Amino acid sequence: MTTPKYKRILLKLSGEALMGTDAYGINPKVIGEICGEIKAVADLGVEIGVVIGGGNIFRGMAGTATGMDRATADYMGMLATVMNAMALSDAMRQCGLNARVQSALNIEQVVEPYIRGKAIRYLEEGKVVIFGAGTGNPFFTTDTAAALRGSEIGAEIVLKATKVDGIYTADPKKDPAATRYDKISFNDAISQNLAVMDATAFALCRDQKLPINVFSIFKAGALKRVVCGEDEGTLVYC
Ligand SMILES: Nc1ncnc2c1ncn2[C@@H]1O[C@H](COP(=O)(O)OP(=O)(O)OP(=O)(O)O)[C@@H](O)[C@H]1O
Ligand SMILES: O=c1ccn([C@@H]2O[C@H](COP(=O)(O)O)[C@@H](O)[C@H]2O)c(=O)[nH]1
Repeated sequence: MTTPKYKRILLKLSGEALMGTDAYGINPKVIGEICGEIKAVADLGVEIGVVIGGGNIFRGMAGTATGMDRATADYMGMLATVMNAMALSDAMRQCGLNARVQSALNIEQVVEPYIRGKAIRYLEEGKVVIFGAGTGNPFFTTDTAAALRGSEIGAEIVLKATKVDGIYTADPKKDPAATRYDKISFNDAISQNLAVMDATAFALCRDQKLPINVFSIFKAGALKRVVCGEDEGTLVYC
């Protein structure tokens, strides 16, 4: 039997990854496959909190490009993450996982509000908890929400599941000569402005001594390999 290295994790799922090859929104096949990857880890007895992004639906910075007020655009971005959280929860139900959505913004007819103690109880009961609406504050990102919720629930690691297979010397989508780090310290990631994750998220995890592993959500079995302590993606350490 495979032994997990971590008892409790915070998984940051890319919103954009949910699009698959579509131009926008949520691709049902892709979200189903992602749930399969998560179930493989839940079946090991690992407690899983999830923060989901919103880039497949709305990004605050894109709104401001058209002249929209930044805070208004950011609230729209947070609402987009709630839609993704609801879609993910339903896809989890369809693959046999028991999930709960908690939102940092109060929309109680739709999803539960974020209550830390209740989230921890759900985790102890073996339920996956999906944290929607990011931090609940404009001018932040869901990466920072992952660092925050990961710290709050006592996760042992933040796993950033994204479209690239780790952290590179430069954005690999723009610079084909970029090379991947197996591991990198928080201080180096911050000082080199590596834009795979925002500096606020890196700094919070560093201060809380909460490691991060960045890996590709499109690589089959990668999530399970990271959880089992195998060499996958890039580890960010103190
Ligand atoms: N040094 C780097 N190493 C790896 N990726 C990088 C780097 N610099 C920039 N990137 C880009 O960062 C992206 C991941 O971060 P981004 O915030 O865009 O996505 P996400 O958090 O996965 O998605 P979403 O915001 O939709 O939830 C990668 O797809 C990659 O193109
Ligand atoms: O704490 C938060 C989290 C997110 N936002 C806004 O939502 C979008 C989508 O989140 P991504 O992390 O980019 O996927 C983000 O661009 C912000 O506009 C926020 O304001 N506060």
